[in-house]
Amino acid sequence: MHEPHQLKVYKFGGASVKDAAAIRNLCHIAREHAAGAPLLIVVSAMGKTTNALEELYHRAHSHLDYGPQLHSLRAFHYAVADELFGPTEAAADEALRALFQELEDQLGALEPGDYDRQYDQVVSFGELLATRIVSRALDAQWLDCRPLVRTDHLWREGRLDWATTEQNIRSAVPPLLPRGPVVTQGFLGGTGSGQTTTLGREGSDFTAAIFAHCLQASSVTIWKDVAGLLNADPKIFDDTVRYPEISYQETIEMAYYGASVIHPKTIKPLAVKRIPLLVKSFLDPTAEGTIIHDCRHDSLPPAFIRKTGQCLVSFESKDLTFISEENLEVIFGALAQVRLKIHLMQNSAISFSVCTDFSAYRLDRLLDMLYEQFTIHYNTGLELYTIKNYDAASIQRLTQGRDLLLEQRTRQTFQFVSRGA
Ligand SMILES: Nc1ncnc2c1ncn2[C@@H]1O[C@H](COP(=O)(O)OP(=O)(O)O)[C@@H](O)[C@H]1O
Ligand SMILES: N[C@@H](CC(=O)OP(=O)(O)O)C(=O)O
Repeated sequence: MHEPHQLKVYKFGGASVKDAAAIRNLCHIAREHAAGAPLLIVVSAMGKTTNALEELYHRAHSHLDYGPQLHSLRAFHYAVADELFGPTEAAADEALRALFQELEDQLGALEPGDYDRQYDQVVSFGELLATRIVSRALDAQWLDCRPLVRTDHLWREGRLDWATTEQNIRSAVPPLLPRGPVVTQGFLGGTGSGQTTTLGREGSDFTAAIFAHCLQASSVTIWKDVAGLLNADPKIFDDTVRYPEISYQETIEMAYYGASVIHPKTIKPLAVKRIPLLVKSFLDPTAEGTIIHDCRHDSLPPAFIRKTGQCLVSFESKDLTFISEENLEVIFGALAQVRLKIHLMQNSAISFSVCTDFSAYRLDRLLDMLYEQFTIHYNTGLELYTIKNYDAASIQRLTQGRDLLLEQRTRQTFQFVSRGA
């Protein structure tokens, strides 16, 4: 039997399984690059399937016609299966057929309200479908992660029960590994009563870290469409540079501030077990990429991060009383209750401002809870920029010509909120 510490965990996200050619490339990488080590592969939904499922769910829940959306989701998955296995084999694929039947049944049986719980039951099909197709293409074992990755009932953002998850994974996975690669779903979990949960959008990186942590893997590789971890998103910024190596600490901060290449929860489970995280390009798998591990840096080039869709909310006391700890307790309590996360905050004598993601629904609930106690103003359509390891030139480069609504700096980090371009 293989020693568990030789285990490699690979994570393939939406872009790396977006069509049949991408899945063939995944199979090639799994065969060539794992070098015979036991391999656990975590797979996300194909391409933009999660967005499509969100729309489908929203329509079904709102009693709108969702037939065309369901049809195109089915057609897309079957077209990929046709191309990989041939039309006859794809049409006869029991697992795919059963999943689409189950999805159709779920959509037909939606109940009013209970939005977040039912969201998880529907949106989770993206990963279930993708892993069925990938495991078949790779002739690998398909593993349902939901009975293993135990969460609470916080729908759409399930919180992990680490002790139970570790116990489950450690008993279920090692016996499978000697038989060949195992393919499982990212992003999904399950409650003790067997209901499906999701771990938060883009949470598949976190799933890879959960399995690696529980099994003391030798490394995790997340295969992306970029050359590694760069100092900025190349889709937004010019002249990006790749970090050949970077510490867990630097990476966790970049992810926290919004570098969408890695889900922020991914780093801690790996850091505590000193498991290196490799970010590599599925387009150029032999290229070096980035290794994230325990290391020190004398200096790093500034990293630029942009978060769009932000909203700045300011609370003012109505009677000129100072913003006190008691007031803050009320504001924080309400933000937590409506599940708005603070990305930046600042206070003055009688006013307190927070920058959060914009959600009309959550903001309305927040206003309802607090309008009697505070005068509340808000701006939407904003962007939050962060420069880590900034210098004067990088601040100049980013702030020039922008209308700054709020700015803040610490020794290492410069942040500002500005109106969207
Ligand atoms: N600092 C960064 N370094 C590299 N890529 C980044 C960075 N910040 C954002 N990105 C973006 O992350 C994308 C890859 O992440 P993502 O689309 O979530 O992959 P997947 O869906 O395969 O998990 C890249 O195409 C790039 O546009
Ligand atoms: N499919 C989920 C989970 C995920 O992590 O996806 P990706 O690895 O493609 O970012 C989402 O889109 O949110």
